[in-house]
Parts: sequence; C-alpha cells; structure tokens
Amino acid sequence: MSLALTATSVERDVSIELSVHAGETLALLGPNGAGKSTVLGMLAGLVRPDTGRAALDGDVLFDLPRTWTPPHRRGVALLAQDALLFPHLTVRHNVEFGPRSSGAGRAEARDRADAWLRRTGTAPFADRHPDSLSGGQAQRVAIARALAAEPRLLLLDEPLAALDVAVAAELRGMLADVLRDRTTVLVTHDVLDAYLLADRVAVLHEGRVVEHGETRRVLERPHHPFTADLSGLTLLTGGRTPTGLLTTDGLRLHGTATEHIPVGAPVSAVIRPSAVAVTAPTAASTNTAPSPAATAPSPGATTPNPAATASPNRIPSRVTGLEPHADLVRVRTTTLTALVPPATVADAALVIGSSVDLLVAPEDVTIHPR
Ligand SMILES: Nc1ncnc2c1ncn2[C@@H]1O[C@H](COP(=O)(O)OP(=O)(O)OP(=O)(O)O)[C@@H](O)[C@H]1O
Repeated sequence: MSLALTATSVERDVSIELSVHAGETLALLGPNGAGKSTVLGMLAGLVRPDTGRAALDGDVLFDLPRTWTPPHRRGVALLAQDALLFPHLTVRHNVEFGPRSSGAGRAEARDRADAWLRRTGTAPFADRHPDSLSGGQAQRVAIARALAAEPRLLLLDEPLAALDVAVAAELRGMLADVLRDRTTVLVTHDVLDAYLLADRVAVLHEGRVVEHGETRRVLERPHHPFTADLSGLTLLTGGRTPTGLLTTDGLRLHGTATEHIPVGAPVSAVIRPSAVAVTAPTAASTNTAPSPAATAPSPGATTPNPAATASPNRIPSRVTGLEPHADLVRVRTTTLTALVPPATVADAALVIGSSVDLLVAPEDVTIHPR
C-alpha cells in the first residue's frame, strides 16, 4: 500500500505534503510542536484537516470537504508511546482484539494472535494481565495487537520513547523485523530510530516539511539546521569558491565537494565535530586560508585525522558552551562545534569565552549543493 497525503490545518498552522511508498517506513522528525502527531492524527482519523486528501493506493481516507472515512474503516493502526492495553483482558485477549475488531472470526483471531504473540516474543506471558507487565513487554503486546489486525498502514508515535535504553534497543530490533515490507509512518525524536527503522525521513519544522529523502542522505547531508543538530553535525551555508566555500558569516574554508559545483553556487558544508581539533590561538590565526603556521597544531590539540596536520583550516573562534558527551566534551563555539577528550579541555584551560583556534582538514569539510 502506498500513501499519498496533502493536508492543511489552519488552527494548528500545519500544511503538509508527503508520500510513503508501498512497504516502506517513513520517519517523521522535528522539534516539539512541528506537527508530527498532527500528521498521524490526520491519517488515523482523529484530527480533521481543513483541506486536503489522503489515499492508500486508490482508497480515500479523506478528500475534503467531500469525503471523511471514519477511523475504524481506514485499515490504519496507531500505536502511541504508552501501550494503552485493555487492563481487564489477558495479553492473549488483548491481541485477539485486533483481528476481532477488524472482522475476523474467533478461530482465525486466535490463530493470528498466536502468530503475533510468537513473533513479538510475548507468548510466554499470554495469560497474564497488562498490570503485571513491564513497559517493554506491554509495548510488545501493543505492537502484536496492532499488527494482528493486519492494518494497511501502521502509525507509530514515539513507540520507544517511554522505555529505558536497553529495553528500547531490544524492541527496536523486533520493530525492524516486523516493519520490513510494511507501510509505516514513524514519529521519533531519536536519530537511531530513523537510521535503523526508516527507509526515508521527512523533517518537519513549524508545520512544514523542510527536507525529505532517503534516510542516510538527509541525515548525513542535512540542509536544515534542525536536521544537522539532530545528527550532531555542524552545518554551514554559503557560496562555492574554487577550493571550498565562503560562508554567509564571511568564513572562508577549504573543503571537499561531493560533486562538481560551479563557483558562486549556493552550497551547504557539513563538518563532524569529532573531526575538529581545538588549540590555543596563535598570532598567525587567520580565517581566510590555511597557512604554514597551521601545519603544526599547538600542544593539547587533538588530531583526529592525519590530514588535519597537513593543511587544516584554522578558524579563530570563541567558546560558547562546554557539554559532557559520553567520554568526550562537546565544545560549542562561535563557528564550529568540536568533540574532544576532557584532557584537551583541561590542557587548554577552556572556559566559556575562551579564544581558541579550531583546526579542520579540507577532507572533513564536506560540501554539497543547496
Ligand atoms: N488539540 C489541539 N488543538 C489545537 N492545536 C493543537 C492541538 N494539539 C496540538 N496543537 C498545535 O498543533 C501544532 C503541532 O503540534 P503537534 O502536537 O502535532 O506537534 P509534534 O511535532 O507532534 O510535537 P511533539 O514532538 O511535542 O509531540 C502545535 O502548534 C500545537 O500547539
């Protein structure tokens, strides 16, 4: 089943156009209030847009103002962050409810429930009630119940958000299995969910799709600051120069283009924080081009890439933030973000407001057309 959606809600300032190919998972990413849940609500039949059309293959979910198919006749299953199981039913009866509500007879419902109990790893507690299940177990049962109804479209609203990291990882593996070849829209804040579960992503911002496409392409070559932030990358925009780019802030960098881009054309540059070294400023600092002085990083500089010692860009900056990040420190500055060991921060005595030079190799400034 392929999905095509165009919809506008004036009250929510959401105006969306998106499509999902048959058997594909589309992840909706975006900051709070971007409109992700609204899109799911429109597809599930819980939120009525002012105008628009949605269809699963040829079947119309809505075509306003004329047609509005009620939620229970859409063949769409919505799974929320909380499992919302029926507390008075056993796990098995919860799962049987799925096929029963979509018209299956008792025996067929039992067979289908059995199959999904096994597939989701919930068979061992089939006779228990939801109040005796952990959060992860309950969510597995909710997935079994939703899929046992054989929906034509599955909607997942942050299905792993309420679970601790280890349980979420297990469930993500199970989801990757059951989502294969199933048309799904997945709302998530977690870039790992997008990488592991989604074929394509659509990034929403202020009620609009700001970028969309194949998951890796969008997340590794972002054009929108929110996408870059989500991927933990630094995004610069500017114009192509013969050897790199000139950013809108006047920073001239050497870089490596992913394809031929004419000089002057608008470009984005993506830089991984782990490719950026931090060093005390030198008198020879310049932000216009690599200089011979830049070939010898000061003591305390990290050199994550051998090329960084060859002819790095040297960028005078000021520290604006220091945040622990696993066993490293994220150093935010007025230009780029760097990810360095705590020892580097200590050696260079970095505090908010410190002047630093950032070093990044041209190979690590990836330039692509905008
Ligand atoms: N019941 C409602 N009535 C009116 N406006 C709403 C309602 N629910 C949400 N909104 C508004 O619609 C817009 C989109 O909200 P939505 O909940 O879809 O965003 P979201 O991307 O899902 O956010 P979050 O990540 O916080 O869940 C926001 O401006 C929000 O304030």
